[in-house]
Amino acid sequence: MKYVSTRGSAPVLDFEGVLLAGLAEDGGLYVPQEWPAFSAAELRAMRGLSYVEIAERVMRPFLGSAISDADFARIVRDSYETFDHRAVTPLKQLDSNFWLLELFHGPTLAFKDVALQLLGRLFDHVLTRRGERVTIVGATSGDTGSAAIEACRDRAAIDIFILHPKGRTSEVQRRQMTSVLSSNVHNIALEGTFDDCQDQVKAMFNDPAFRARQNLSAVNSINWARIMAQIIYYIAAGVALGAPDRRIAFSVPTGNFGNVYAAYAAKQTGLPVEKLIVGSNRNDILTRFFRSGEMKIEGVEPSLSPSMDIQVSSNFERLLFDLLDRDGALVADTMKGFRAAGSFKVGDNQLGRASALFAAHRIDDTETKAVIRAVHGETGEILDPHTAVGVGAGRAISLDPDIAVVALACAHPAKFPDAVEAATGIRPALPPRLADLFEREERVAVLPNDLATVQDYISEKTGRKEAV
Ligand SMILES: Cc1ncc(COP(=O)(O)O)c(C=O)c1O
Ligand SMILES: N[C@@H](CCOP(=O)(O)O)C(=O)O
Repeated sequence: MKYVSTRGSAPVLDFEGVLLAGLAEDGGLYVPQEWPAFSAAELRAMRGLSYVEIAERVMRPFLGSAISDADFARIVRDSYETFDHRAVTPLKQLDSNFWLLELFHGPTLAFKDVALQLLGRLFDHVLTRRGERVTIVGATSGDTGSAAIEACRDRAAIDIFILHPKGRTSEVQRRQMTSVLSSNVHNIALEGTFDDCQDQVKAMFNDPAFRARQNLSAVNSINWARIMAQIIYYIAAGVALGAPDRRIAFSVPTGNFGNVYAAYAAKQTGLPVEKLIVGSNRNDILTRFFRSGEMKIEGVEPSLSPSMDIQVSSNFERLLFDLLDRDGALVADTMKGFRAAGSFKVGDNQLGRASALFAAHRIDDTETKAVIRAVHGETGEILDPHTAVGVGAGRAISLDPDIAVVALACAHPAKFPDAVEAATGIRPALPPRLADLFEREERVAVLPNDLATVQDYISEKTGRKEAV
């Protein structure tokens, strides 16, 4: 399996190369040169298999010869043993043909664990064999950070630096990151937004000298391995509900577009998907795009679903690459224009193709609380505010009644107790292993939104400084 950059001018790499590279050298994102394909018979044969068995089968073609079957089987098994639920990502029925796919049973209570538990082990395996050490830099609006830290803490071959927007995550999210005191873990509270954090991370990758000196790697969904691991739960849920012999749609609360892009990737590998519903909060750049064809940045506003307070959705570039018929130079031009002008527009042809698969809907904070309240009243289930955006969008988009709609439950409600309490009057409790979270010591560096300052901080901590 070979991977190409969405901007067309970075080296073509194998799986190990894209795992370690993160962002491509031309600023693009890696995608498979060709999609592996699962036939209807192969999908049917996955029914009844465990999550781990499906994960091994689906990811195998993406790996090429990078990792032996036996090593990969062990890595996958160990990754999902850390989950509290035997099914790893269980389905729960909310209504006659409406389902919740619970993705929050991992160590840090959000869907990020599904990919990052695997990624941490893949890094460890590959780096140990190569005798290398990497510096991971990541941006988080709240959930990627703690999942990445949990996956990488105390690993000898990794230093990890996570940038979060100061004061813009929930307190539980912040403490889950800053209370990890392992010597290889470094939390940075950036004075800015998540988009600023993500810009800093990309700028570090786009600085060749810094990138080489630190041996940078990524844990955000710019890293192809993140997307690969997220494809599994779409296929597992699809076949459990009867795919390919049943019509399925997914409703995905969306920020950086990684999760819904993984659903798109699952479709490219053969899973029949009728519709992908993109749920936005008040930061609705994606909903506006799918209605008009114009991607236009407006100021980001804090919302009840802070992990989705994002304007520039990294993974949209992967979809754009396909919409522009995999013309890397055109993607590079479009992204350059987007950075300079804050907007770009696709033609009717591209919008038509995108709209054939994607629908989008915005749910504001008042609606988010109404969805949490309504679902609790109807079913007794307590949704977190991000999940509520997905459920609300899934209910708002009208589809044929025989299509099973699966809404992704991306976080445990206890990560956002204030929003849940405001909606239901109930303050959800953290699981016992996190019960003392509010008593734990925190360690975090507050830094201005300035690239040189952030780079100096990282160089100081890793000891990999510029030669003078
Ligand atoms: C709980 C939760 N829901 C939804 C999202 C949005 O997912 P994505 O960024 O993959 O679009 C995030 C952040 O990634 C999140 O943490
Ligand atoms: N919502 C995310 C933002 C980063 O997304 P990623 O999927 O690219 O890691 C978060 O919780 O940090």
